[in-house]
Amino acid sequence: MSERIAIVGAGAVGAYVGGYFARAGEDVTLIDPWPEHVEAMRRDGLSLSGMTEGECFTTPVKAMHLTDVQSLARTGPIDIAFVCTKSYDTDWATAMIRGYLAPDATVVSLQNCINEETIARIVGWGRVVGCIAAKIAVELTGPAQVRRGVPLGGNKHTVFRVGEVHGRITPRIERIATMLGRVDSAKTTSNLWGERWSKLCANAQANGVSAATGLGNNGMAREPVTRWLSIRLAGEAARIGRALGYELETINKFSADDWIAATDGDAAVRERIEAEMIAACEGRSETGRPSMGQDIAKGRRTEIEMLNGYIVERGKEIGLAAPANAGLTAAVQAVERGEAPPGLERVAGI
Ligand SMILES: NC(=O)C1=CN([C@@H]2O[C@H](COP(=O)(O)OP(=O)(O)OC[C@H]3O[C@@H](n4cnc5c(N)ncnc54)[C@H](OP(=O)(O)O)[C@@H]3O)[C@@H](O)[C@H]2O)C=CC1
Ligand SMILES: CC(C)(CO)C(=O)C(=O)O
Repeated sequence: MSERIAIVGAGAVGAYVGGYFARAGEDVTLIDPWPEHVEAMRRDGLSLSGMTEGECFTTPVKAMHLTDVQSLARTGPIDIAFVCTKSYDTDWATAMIRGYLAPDATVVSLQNCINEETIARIVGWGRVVGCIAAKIAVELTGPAQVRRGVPLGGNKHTVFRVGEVHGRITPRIERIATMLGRVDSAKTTSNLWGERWSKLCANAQANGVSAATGLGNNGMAREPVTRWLSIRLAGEAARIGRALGYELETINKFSADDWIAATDGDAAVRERIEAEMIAACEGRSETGRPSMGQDIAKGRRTEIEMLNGYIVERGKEIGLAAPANAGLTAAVQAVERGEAPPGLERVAGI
């Protein structure tokens, strides 16, 4: 019998992955608090779209309102729960599903930021697995509608990186990588923490900038002010991650050393990075924006504290300042509180 899978938080990432799982015949239940979204998924199925025709399909899915989660007690325990909520919802979402987990269940953090410890506090370290989703760029555009704004990673770029907190490659992460391989390219990693911090650097350089300015991925790449800010955000984050002892992976095609050198004034490296940022616009949706840009556009809370704010806090612990990350955190918070509208002016002085 196949494992019973729960997607806890069927937003952009959860519904995208859950839709592919359902189409592949996995026994998957998508759990979400948005009533219209759940009703639409039940009634019409889930519609996914992407950059090519093959990525556009509608599939029937099992969708569950948050208020129906108690019914899982009747239908049998969950073997794999993917937590796909925003970081600030991690603890209560994990606590909610805990009571319905099989004794040897796995809880996968399929999120940005670093939430494994929060999940472990609730279900125990032995049940926790982390999964990075790199360059997936999906958006819940309406009830039961998810759009992907970047091409599939395929054999050019590995999107899903699944790892154990202890770094060993185990059958359960191999199984999870196989499942995710039906969505897009996936691999196991022995370097979960390094992957996590590297993804934090990648998100730190784009998500908050989009939230503060209102620009999408291509807008940020074409604007000199945001290009330079993005470099410094990544450079500070990479320097702190390195000092904390993480083994950093490639961050948006460049090494941690490159991001740090460009931040420190190496003009040649900076020029190479900026050229690559501009080239990356090719083949990408003009409307695509990071999840935090989507949050501001929808008037929702952002993950800024757990992203750029977290980098600032971890830097303080070891005596490294992160002024660009601190400035951006403040700018996004001002926009989030409605004190100022998004615009280039929010970040021009950082
Ligand atoms: N979008 C993207 O391209 C990418 C996002 N990520 C990361 O993935 C995570 C999810 O992001 P994303 O999918 O964009 O966010 P969304 O806001 O689209 O989805 C999160 C969903 O979780 C729901 N939710 C909140 N609390 C609970 C709960 N207790 N139980 C069940 N569902 C709950 C939310 O409902 P409600 O809206 O009602 O609060 C929402 O539908 C974030 O950490 C993000 O940074 C990573 C890679 C790419
Ligand atoms: C930058 C991106 C799209 C990478 O998948 C992401 O992680 C996000 O939007 O939060």
